[in-house]
Amino acid sequence: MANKSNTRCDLMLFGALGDLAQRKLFPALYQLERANLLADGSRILAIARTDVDTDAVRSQLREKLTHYVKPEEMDAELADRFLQRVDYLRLDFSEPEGFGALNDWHQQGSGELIVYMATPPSMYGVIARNLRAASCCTENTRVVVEKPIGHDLESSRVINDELGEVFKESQLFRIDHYLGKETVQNLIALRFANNLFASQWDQNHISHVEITVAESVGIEGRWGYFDKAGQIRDMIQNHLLQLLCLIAMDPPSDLSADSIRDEKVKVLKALRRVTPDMMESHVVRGQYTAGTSNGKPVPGYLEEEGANKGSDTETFVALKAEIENWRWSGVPFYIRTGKRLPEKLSQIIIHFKPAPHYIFDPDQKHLANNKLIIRLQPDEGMSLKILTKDQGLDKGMRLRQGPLELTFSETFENDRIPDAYERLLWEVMKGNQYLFVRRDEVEHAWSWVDQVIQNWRDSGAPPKRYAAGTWGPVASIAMITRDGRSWYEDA
Ligand SMILES: NC(=O)C1=CN([C@@H]2O[C@H](COP(=O)(O)OP(=O)(O)OC[C@H]3O[C@@H](n4cnc5c(N)ncnc54)[C@H](OP(=O)(O)O)[C@@H]3O)[C@@H](O)[C@H]2O)C=CC1
Ligand SMILES: O=C1O[C@H](COP(=O)(O)O)[C@@H](O)[C@H](O)[C@H]1O
Repeated sequence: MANKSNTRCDLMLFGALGDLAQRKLFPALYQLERANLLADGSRILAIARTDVDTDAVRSQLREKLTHYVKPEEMDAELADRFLQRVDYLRLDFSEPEGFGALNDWHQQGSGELIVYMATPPSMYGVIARNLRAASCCTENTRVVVEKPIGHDLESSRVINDELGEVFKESQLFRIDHYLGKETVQNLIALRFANNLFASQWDQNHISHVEITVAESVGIEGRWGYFDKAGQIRDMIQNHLLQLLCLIAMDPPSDLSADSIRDEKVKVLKALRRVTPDMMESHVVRGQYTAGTSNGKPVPGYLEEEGANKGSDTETFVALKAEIENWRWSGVPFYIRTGKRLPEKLSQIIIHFKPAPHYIFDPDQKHLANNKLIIRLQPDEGMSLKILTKDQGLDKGMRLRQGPLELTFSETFENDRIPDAYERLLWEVMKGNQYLFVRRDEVEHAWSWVDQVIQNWRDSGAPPKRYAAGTWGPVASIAMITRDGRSWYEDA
């Protein structure tokens, strides 16, 4: 493939020995190398506080790449070429005097500077100030920061203010890695490139929407981080609300970053606030106990490594969200996400309303809703459930439901689906912000989530327990059943 990037980049990666960098960022950068998208002369400065040298870091990275890159995509020679771009600098991010070395490194190259903060968010402001003091940045420097930005609205404002003192909004690339998933971007193509759906996308035609992001994994050694966050901050405040926005937003006038973000913000502003009296009917909070995962016994949340036995942090949330505008009035969005559920599955189901006048067998009326199932992961694709006549002389006009199916791996079998971080890093290199989250989006999302958390706190109710390997507390099933509906299960 031709080298499509003319832009030489100097990437400073803070937190380079951390979990995210090793598991996601370096493998993604390796894939950009493999796709010939890293311009000659582009360099990576891995920065962390462990006392090791560049050779040791390169060999550690080689090992990690072998682990995290699929064997058929791993090429030892290519990995060596990629690792030649990597230097290591030992630095405590809170010590300004060390930042001069960063400037020296950057002066030796000629690439556009990208700063990636794969660190706890509490470090973002410190790093930004130290970079400024060492004159490392210009107004062309791009800065990537990870989610979650803060712990609540107030702390996110502090972090955003600190970043804003040093960088302009146009320099900031706030990651929500779900926006980098091909299938998530496909929501934009599905909705705005197919007029067939555009004309059906409102409360006149849709009865309700389901969004499920289920994980089979537990806490994976991240107890220290996760216990302070919980599933609502870790997943709902960012990934799930972003998915909701992409489904619910009005058509943007173009694909520019601000056109899309403006529409998403309107959705966040229109979300109905969850008041204390709505908690019982609209929110379920759960925590897993011991159970099974992939047929093997697994411990409960409170027995995980490093656990505080008294924690009432939630590992599951189900919510009924309502959007107060003309398009979505009366259309609930049921969303659920949890750890240690039976499988890894992210999907969105659009339930269409039945035809206004039903003329078929009354016993089959329950079938008469078309459904669009959008599978984000795994088995990426879409399935539109439509009704047809059951075939055969003896069947009369009996109906049956069948799929119009698009499975990406079958229909477009030669396409490789890139990991979200490959796409996001590539967009940062091109300076395109449309897959990144603007400050006001983050703040509106926090504002909505904060009132749910405050209601939890005020009620003092502990999370409902569910056994690992099940679909969450029974209360989450009751929540949707009360509305005469059920979570979608593919038969
Ligand atoms: N891991 C994941 O899957 C995801 C992570 N994120 C976000 O990405 C960011 C990084 O997460 P993750 O990689 O898991 O975190 P880790 O704790 O694994 O990594 C953070 C890194 O930053 C380093 N660090 C922290 N403080 C300093 C300091 N003062 N000076 C020098 N180095 C420092 C740590 O060094 P040391 O090891 O020496 O402490 C560590 O290498 C977080 O904001 C997280 O919320 C977002 C989505 C998913
Ligand atoms: O941001 C996060 O996302 C992962 C789930 O991401 P996925 O791409 O594997 O669906 C989640 O496990 C993690 O807790 C959270 O911080």
